[in-house]
Amino acid sequence: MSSTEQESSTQTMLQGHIELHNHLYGYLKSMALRCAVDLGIPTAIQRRGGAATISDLIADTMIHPAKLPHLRRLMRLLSVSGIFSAHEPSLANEADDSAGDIVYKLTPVSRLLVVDRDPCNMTSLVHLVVQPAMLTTFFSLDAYFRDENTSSTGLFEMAHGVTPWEMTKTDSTCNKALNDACVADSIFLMEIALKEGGDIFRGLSSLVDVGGGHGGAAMAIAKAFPHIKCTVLDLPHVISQAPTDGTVCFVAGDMFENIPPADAVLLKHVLHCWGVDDCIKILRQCKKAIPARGDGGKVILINPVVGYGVPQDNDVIKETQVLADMHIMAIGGSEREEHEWKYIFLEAGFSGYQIMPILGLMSIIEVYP
Ligand SMILES: C[S@@+](CC[C@H](N)C(=O)[O-])C[C@H]1O[C@@H](n2cnc3c(N)ncnc32)[C@H](O)[C@@H]1O
Repeated sequence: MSSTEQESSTQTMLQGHIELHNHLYGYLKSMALRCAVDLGIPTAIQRRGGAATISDLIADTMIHPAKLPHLRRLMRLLSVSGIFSAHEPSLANEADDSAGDIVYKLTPVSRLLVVDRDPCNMTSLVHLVVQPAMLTTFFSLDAYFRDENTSSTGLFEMAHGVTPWEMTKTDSTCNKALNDACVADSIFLMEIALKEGGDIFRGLSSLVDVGGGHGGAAMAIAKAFPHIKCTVLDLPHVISQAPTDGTVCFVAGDMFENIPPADAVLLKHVLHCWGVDDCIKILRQCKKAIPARGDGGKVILINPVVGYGVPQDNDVIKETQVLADMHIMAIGGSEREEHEWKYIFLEAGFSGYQIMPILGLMSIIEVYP
């Protein structure tokens, strides 16, 4: 294949990948809309004269202050979806405390969702918005925003009482569905990662894929670099169902307790499922498993870096990025910008890192001990 053909096929895949994810996470749009209505956000903005910052909304609604970062995500999603409009702060605000805060305004959509004090006001369509949530088995997102105790918990745990990983332990259908989905994602993404950034695996003689599920990523690396001894670490109920074709070695364990030694640790789509403190704990275990920087040791992350990669001026891309962020918030983690990753790496004792965008929202980050 010529380099132009190769480039255009990556572009086509990128477009497809982004649009598919936009559909996949589409359910979050109606959940977020219902949540904004239940929290009374359109009405709060109207009462502020049609413009409000996140701090204003925290003050005017029953949202717990600890939920401020989550409210930012919600408003970001609702703004790229056209429910509100987001405006950079004006210079006139610089003297007060809200300087630097984005100002949210009503749009023709959210104007229809303002409830005024007159119960007979027929211009509000707020009751229409109740419907999508009645048809889903999911709980009301607004309760999450009001409850301080769910700050370190994902929406999934709040709805089901267990984390996704605890649920896969007891529910074999869920375990199989998640493991199969991870293998499908790994086959797709590793083909691109190896094409765009395969050099990062050169020079390694061993690698451990931590939280590697059924080994989709490790098998792709072993195929491209047969001399690398690849090991997959995952929880016992995942490893017990893993295929055993001998290409990679499967080890049952807990990444918070011990990681088998190797030249490099791979973490694909793992750390964004966890909060900052847990990421630091996992990375400290990774550091113990690899040689020093001078001896070639490194951790390789494959996951989104918000604001990196694809040009940010396309509406579908922007929407998919915030939808992906909300999706991960539901699991209990978060998509992160570069400065958030940097903080985690330095806190975990690493000395540096390098980011390489590979496809759409996805990047490879090499982290050096
Ligand atoms: C989102 S999946 C990613 C799987 C794979 N890396 C991929 O990209 O397809 C997260 C994986 O982390 C595993 N996991 C969760 N907690 C773990 C723990 N404490 N120790 C090891 N693996 C864990 C899960 O079982 C799951 O396979």
